[in-house]
Amino acid sequence: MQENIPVITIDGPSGAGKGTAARLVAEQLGWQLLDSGAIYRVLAVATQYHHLSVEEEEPLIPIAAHLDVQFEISSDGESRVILEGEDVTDHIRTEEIGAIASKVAAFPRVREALLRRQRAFKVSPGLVADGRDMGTVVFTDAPVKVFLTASAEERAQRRFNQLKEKGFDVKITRLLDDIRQRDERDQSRKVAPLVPAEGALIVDSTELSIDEVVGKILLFANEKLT
Ligand SMILES: Nc1ncnc2c1ncn2[C@@H]1O[C@H](COP(=O)(O)OP(=O)(O)O)[C@@H](O)[C@H]1O
Ligand SMILES: Nc1ccn([C@@H]2O[C@H](COP(=O)(O)OP(=O)(O)O)[C@@H](O)[C@H]2O)c(=O)n1
Repeated sequence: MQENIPVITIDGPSGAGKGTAARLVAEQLGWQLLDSGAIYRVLAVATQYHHLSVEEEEPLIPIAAHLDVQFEISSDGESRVILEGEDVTDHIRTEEIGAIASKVAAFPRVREALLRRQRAFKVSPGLVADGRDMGTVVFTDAPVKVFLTASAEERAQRRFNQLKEKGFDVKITRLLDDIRQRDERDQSRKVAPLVPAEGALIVDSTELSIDEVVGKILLFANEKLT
């Protein structure tokens, strides 16, 4: 029964460390992982492939509903994202794509078209899902909900380090502006705005290490699941 499979949701703003924490928690528990932001990012790339404007909802709906995306693990153990047969793993991580993703994500019917695809990740023995609305919309009955945040400055610095490491040429002031704009758009949209789910554990990671964040989530999960 899919209903009995436990889910840990980790929502929060860009650069809070959701993806990193979700991956480590999933590894520790041996559970499935859903990076829901990657789906929105892939959709953003698909709009570019198909030369679609992101100002209009209607033409985006069939693209979202039939998104030809695969999440694969390559022979060296790295996870790869394949869109329409092309490897877009690095391309989806740019801030440009993040900004387009947050625009397409503001359309209610686009979100609706992606719901079933996200819920299909819920498989035994459990799922760790990260994004913006995992606890508030997609997995409302999840027994463990976390809202992970950090100051905008700290998040911009983390994103700067991360993108530099990947070889992207980026400016920290630009990243901070992008993060603030994306926060504003994600928090103020009418559908599935970024807010903590009821009963969520709020973790401010500004002054916490990755291990400390993971420790807090596992402790909370242990309390809730036993
Ligand atoms: N608590 C932390 N302290 C320092 N760096 C962190 C912390 N959590 C995550 N990071 C780093 O910040 C970057 C962004 O983390 P990520 O998990 O991609 O954030 P999100 O999924 O919330 O956008 C990554 O390079 C990650 O290694
Ligand atoms: N569950 C989700 C996940 C992402 N998104 C959107 O997709 C964008 C990119 O998500 P992401 O999780 O990859 O972004 P980062 O937190 O990694 O910067 C966000 O800014 C949101 O607008 C969403 O609306 N709902």
